[in-house]
Amino acid sequence: MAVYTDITEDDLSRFLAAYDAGTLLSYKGIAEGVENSNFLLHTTKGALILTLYEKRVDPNDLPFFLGLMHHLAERGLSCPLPLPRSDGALLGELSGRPAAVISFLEGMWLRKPAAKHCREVGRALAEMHLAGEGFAITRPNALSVGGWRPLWEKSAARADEVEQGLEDEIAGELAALETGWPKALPTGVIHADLFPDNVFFIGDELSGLIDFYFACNDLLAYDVAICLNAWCFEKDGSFNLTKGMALLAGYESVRPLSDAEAAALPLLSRGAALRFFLTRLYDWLMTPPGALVVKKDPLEYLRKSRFHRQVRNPAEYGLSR
Ligand SMILES: Nc1ncnc2c1ncn2[C@@H]1O[C@H](COP(=O)(O)OP(=O)(O)O)[C@@H](O)[C@H]1O
Ligand SMILES: N[C@@H](CCOP(=O)(O)O)C(=O)O
Repeated sequence: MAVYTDITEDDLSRFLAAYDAGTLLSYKGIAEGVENSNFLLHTTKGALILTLYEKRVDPNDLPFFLGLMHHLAERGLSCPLPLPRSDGALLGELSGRPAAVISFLEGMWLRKPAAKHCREVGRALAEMHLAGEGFAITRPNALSVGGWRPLWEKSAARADEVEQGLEDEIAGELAALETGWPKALPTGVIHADLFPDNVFFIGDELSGLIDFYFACNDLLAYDVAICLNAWCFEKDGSFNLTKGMALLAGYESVRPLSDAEAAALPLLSRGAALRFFLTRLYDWLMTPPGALVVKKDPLEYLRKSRFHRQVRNPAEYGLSR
């Protein structure tokens, strides 16, 4: 359930008057999503998405997120375009929250993606990496290697409640990643959360990417590692090599990985698994019962982390060299 803040029809109509968006015909809350409140609007000019940014989003980051969508859409990437208000601003305020209106993207996310879809995702990720070049604003990744220890320290003492021995296991993994994390790989704007629920398809054709609210500047190959984690494992926890091959081939059809990026994939994939394990663990332990935030299973990412720890060679992800 991701409608944390209620809105009234009167407030919404007043808010929309600042846009060239037509007259409001209907609106409804969107149940999916985790971070923000989203509404689907129908106006005399068509469908739109209204997002109210909730507490976990820093308002200072909003010009980065909205400006990035604008930058990427202008360069031909299929993603939502923020609508400007008549005063030119991309951001307004509704029900006491920062709020933006963005274009509606047709398509649906895939509950059971196949290898052919992974290939499309790899290609779109590389296109995003190229389209992000030249974006003027920067945003460091608070959820990269430097951010993991502070996050871990908030949960470490209770980690064994989730699985016996977890406190020691994660302490060791974190220390290993801090020591070995690559520093000299190509950087740029990354999506940082390109999970299946953030990629829309119409039939088998990728129609666009959404949810740029974790986007930041970081290692481009780290974004590839996030996608290997999110797209190429099966429900039983096994890595699907065919999907890995497809995702990497799709990526490299647009932006070939350097030898150093390829060699770093096992470590980057471990890091990506730890990053999602840590945010999920924090939410799992700290979210009070009855809160609206959807808690996702941290153990799914613990299993992925353990898989990556025994990978010795990027060929094990399907990278052909
Ligand atoms: N531009 C868009 N076009 C169509 N649907 C959208 C768009 N943006 C968001 N949605 C819908 O809202 C849901 C939640 O959006 P998302 O940005 O993932 O939220 P959150 O940041 O809270 O996780 C998506 O799964 C999708 O159904
Ligand atoms: N993809 C993250 C959670 C963030 O959810 P989103 O709805 O913003 O994509 C995870 O799976 O842990």
